[in-house]
Amino acid sequence: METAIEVSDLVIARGKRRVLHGLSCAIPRGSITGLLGPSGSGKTTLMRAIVGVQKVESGTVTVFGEPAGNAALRARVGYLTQAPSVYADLTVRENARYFASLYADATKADADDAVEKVGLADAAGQLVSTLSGGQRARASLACAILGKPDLLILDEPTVGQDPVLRDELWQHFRDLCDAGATILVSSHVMDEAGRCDRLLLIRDGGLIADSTPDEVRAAAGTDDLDRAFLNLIRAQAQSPAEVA
Ligand SMILES: Nc1ncnc2c1ncn2[C@@H]1O[C@H](COP(=O)(O)OP(=O)(O)OP(=O)(O)O)[C@@H](O)[C@H]1O
Repeated sequence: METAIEVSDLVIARGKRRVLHGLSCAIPRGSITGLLGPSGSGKTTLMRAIVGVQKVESGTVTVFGEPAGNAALRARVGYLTQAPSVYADLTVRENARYFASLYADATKADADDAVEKVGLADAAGQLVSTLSGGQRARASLACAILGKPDLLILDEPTVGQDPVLRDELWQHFRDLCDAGATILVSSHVMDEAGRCDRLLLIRDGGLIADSTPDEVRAAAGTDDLDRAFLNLIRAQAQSPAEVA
């Protein structure tokens, strides 16, 4: 399968601390890859490096054959940050239309369509400052997807959403992927991990699994992904060299 993202020997320090320690992985095109790991393990840092907004100490990150952050990639990569990044003094619709105006190919209709896709059609005319936390996160998601990016980097996109909305959002991610997009999504929710094509599990800035959900279950000897990750993390903590 064609590779969308190639990460090679990536070393990153944040503040005085080294956060990623020579991490390497390849993310296939047209797939949903889940990025999992304990809080503080380096998921956001890796995503920032892929988007090209993170200072890198050594190693390389290539996206669609270009160095991460290259100007040629800007319209092709959508990034949903963990903290919603929309304007509080604009309505949901105004935010989406403003972000659409920054893309050469995105129209007002694309903006309105994205607002509907994230389940905010009824709140489209509402100021972002008056939205609930979950609604605000979805407004931010609408702005990340409206440019129909080839690569979507989603940092915990379903936090604060109810189960019905989470299911709808995941169906939408799958539709985007079926239409050719590559998606990298971080999550702490294991039923979401089971909906990914591949999983990357990082702990303390190193990769401890890079495989399919079924392979992760088989390697850990349990059908329960929650338990599987705990098993892998504990096995790695006991004998770091033996877990790939
Ligand atoms: N701006 C910063 N300055 C210094 N250290 C930072 C900064 N941002 C993050 N870190 C540290 O880098 C490490 C990795 O953080 P990162 O945000 O990548 O983790 P994460 O896996 O995304 O966590 P979470 O699941 O809680 O979002 C953590 O130890 C964090 O404290």
